[in-house]
Amino acid sequence: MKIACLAGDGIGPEIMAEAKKVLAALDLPDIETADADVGGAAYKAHGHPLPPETLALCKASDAILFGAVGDPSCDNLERHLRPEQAILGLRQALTLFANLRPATMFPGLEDMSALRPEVAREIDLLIVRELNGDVYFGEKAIRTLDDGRRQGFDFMSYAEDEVRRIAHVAFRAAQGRDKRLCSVDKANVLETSQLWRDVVIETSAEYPDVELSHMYVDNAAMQLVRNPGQFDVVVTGNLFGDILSDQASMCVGSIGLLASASLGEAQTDFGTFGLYEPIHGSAPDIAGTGKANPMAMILSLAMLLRHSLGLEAQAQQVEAAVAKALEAGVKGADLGGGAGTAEIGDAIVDLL
Ligand SMILES: NC(=O)c1ccc[n+]([C@@H]2O[C@H](COP(=O)([O-])OP(=O)(O)OC[C@H]3O[C@@H](n4cnc5c(N)ncnc54)[C@H](O)[C@@H]3O)[C@@H](O)[C@H]2O)c1
Ligand SMILES: CC(C)[C@H](C(=O)O)[C@@H](O)C(=O)O
Ligand SMILES: [Mg+2]
Repeated sequence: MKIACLAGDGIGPEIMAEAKKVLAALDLPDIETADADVGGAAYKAHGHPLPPETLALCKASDAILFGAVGDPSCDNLERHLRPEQAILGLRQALTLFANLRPATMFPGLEDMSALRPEVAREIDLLIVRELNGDVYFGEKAIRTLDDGRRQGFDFMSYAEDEVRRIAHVAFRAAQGRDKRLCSVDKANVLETSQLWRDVVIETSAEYPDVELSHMYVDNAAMQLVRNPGQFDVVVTGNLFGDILSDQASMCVGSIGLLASASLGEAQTDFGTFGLYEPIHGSAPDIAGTGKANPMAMILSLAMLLRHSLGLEAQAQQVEAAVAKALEAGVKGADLGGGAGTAEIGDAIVDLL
């Protein structure tokens, strides 16, 4: 089995190195890794953030481990050449429409949550974020109107089949958890959201065992900090899911802890092809300082083992080692500790 490793920019290569240490420590037979350039690093080396050879490697692999992309020195490039287009391009080219972003409180981290410890302790939720549609992929431009004013626009849309397939993923995820699904939208204002809500309700007929509720996104943002324990699975669109998942990360202590899986429908013999990445970005403000927390990247590797390689036991082993490291006080600066990137990776390897 082949894992494509795309480290990317900023802290991407630093956290990827730690995930690779963990993978090596598992000593799995018949696993091969292959590296490729992506993001700003790929633009500088090949003139494109997602070079054809990188995409070809991803297509020829069983799973992709992805660090992060984003480089401030590329901010003035035309949009299609910017580093972020690489991750958007991969999600679209590989039809990775289902983005799973779990947020669970690790024991002993309650004091680092942005919430009161007794509130934070209740967090065990999964955000199912749609990843192939919404305002992200509609027509967009800055144009000049007849009267000379510049106008920016981004077309927001969802087709019913796009909503239906993510709703199925979310209902099935809820069936495997606490059987509660909250669909988050802005149906009081947006037609896109009205269709979303209608289709989620239609789909719910196939899942009578799952309790479905609906919430407007502004209320959901508030409820996430007021009483996050009320959520089991949250399903939402691309933009709302992006924002709510960063918010959820601070509820459990740090963005350096949240992993994600981006899945499609293509089945392999081993499981489901997917891309696995932390929810955070390239963190240019701390790149090169050795302060990045590699836990989100390592937990993304655990999700890869689970979803793409079917190695549930090894996935749990990695997750348990991360939890034990935290319990033992191995914490990066993001969690108020003094452990550096490599020190955290080494501690997790030792605990494995
Ligand atoms: N999937 C991705 O590759 C991805 C995701 C988000 C942002 N980005 C890109 O990353 C760049 C920076 O974006 P941003 O600053 O808005 O978001 P960011 O997530 O990179 O950083 C936000 C803040 O969190 C901190 N942080 C992030 N990850 C951390 C970690 N593992 N350990 C400790 N601290 C961590 C950073 O230091 C920063 O202060 C931009 O170019 C953005 O577009 C890429
Ligand atoms: C870098 C950006 C395109 C990306 C997104 O908005 O999806 C990021 O914020 C994420 O959460 O993965
Ligand atoms: Mg984001």
